[in-house]
Amino acid sequence: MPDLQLPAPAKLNLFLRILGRREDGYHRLQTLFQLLDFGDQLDFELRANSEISVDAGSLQIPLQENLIYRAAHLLQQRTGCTGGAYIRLHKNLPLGGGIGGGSSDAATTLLGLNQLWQCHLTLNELAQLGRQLGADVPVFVRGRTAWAEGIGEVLTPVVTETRHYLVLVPDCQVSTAAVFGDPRLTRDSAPITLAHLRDRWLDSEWLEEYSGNDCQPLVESLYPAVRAAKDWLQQFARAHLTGTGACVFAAFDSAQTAESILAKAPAGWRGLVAAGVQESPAHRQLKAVSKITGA
Ligand SMILES: C[C@@](CO)(OP(=O)(O)O)[C@H](O)COP(=O)(O)OP(=O)(O)OC[C@H]1O[C@@H](n2ccc(N)nc2=O)[C@H](O)[C@@H]1O
Ligand SMILES: Nc1ncnc2c1ncn2[C@@H]1O[C@H](COP(=O)(O)OP(=O)(O)O)[C@@H](O)[C@H]1O
Repeated sequence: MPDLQLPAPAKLNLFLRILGRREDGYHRLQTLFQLLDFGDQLDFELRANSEISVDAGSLQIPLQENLIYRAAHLLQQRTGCTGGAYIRLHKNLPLGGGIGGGSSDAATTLLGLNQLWQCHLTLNELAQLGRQLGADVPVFVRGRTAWAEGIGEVLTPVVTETRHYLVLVPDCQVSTAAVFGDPRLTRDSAPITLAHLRDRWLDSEWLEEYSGNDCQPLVESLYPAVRAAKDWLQQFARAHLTGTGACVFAAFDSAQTAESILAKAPAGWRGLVAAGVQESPAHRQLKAVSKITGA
């Protein structure tokens, strides 16, 4: 029996605007991270020594490159903690899908080991640590559906309408670095503001107006499978790319509607249905076993 079991939820980028590029090559974004109630699962077991080992199941990644291992190692280095752990990954999320599987695994590792090793880092400190592993890690550490700026790490929690998302998983992996490095990417969207939305639900009407993903035209032109998935889903509802892809999604009022459309997808296509949530399932689970420290 593991000492701790935690989910690592997926995210969608309900929209993604690219405002420009920084000198270090990173892009300035405005995006809305919607957390989902579906994801990977991580089991943690404490070790008597300081060794970190990861059983990544079918995921074929060298240990030193696995974001789970890297997160655990970083936490050890940052805190001087001498604890060790055996971590088992149950992978449900597709790789290179733009739904943040690797980043969420890293965040769940930081949250879980901070608890098990009793490091007592605050969420702010863990988010800063997570930023070293990837621009998407902080939102999973903070664990709230959020409006994001900067390179994706300046986060403001927002409340979204509860929707059920049908996410299609095209049969290709998209490299985030390759998309952001492509000279054809559009990088000049005008900034928008969330100020007028304070104290209001971020409703579908608002999202319709601002939805869209600046990576979508480029990714569709590079990956015909992404375009095919988007065109098919578009018959039923407005469909968008999440992150740099490859997944595309559309929102529905009920899980049954989303499931019934998924059932009509062409043979061999993969997809999933998940509900949007305001709080990360990892945080909910962690709160059930202890109190998360910090703001
Ligand atoms: C685009 C987004 C949107 O949510 O999602 P994904 O499609 O990867 O899920 C993210 O910002 C991705 O975050 P993440 O996958 O953690 O990125 P990182 O590992 O930090 O960076 C991968 C590469 O993407 C580029 N990158 C990433 C984020 C950003 N704001 N500007 C960039 O230019 C950098 O060239 C970097 O080398
Ligand atoms: N634990 C992990 N889970 C998934 N991908 C990982 C993990 N550790 C490292 N990676 C690497 O990160 C890459 C992108 O990860 P992933 O989070 O699945 O994509 P995206 O950011 O597009 O959602 C993968 O192709 C893989 O090489």
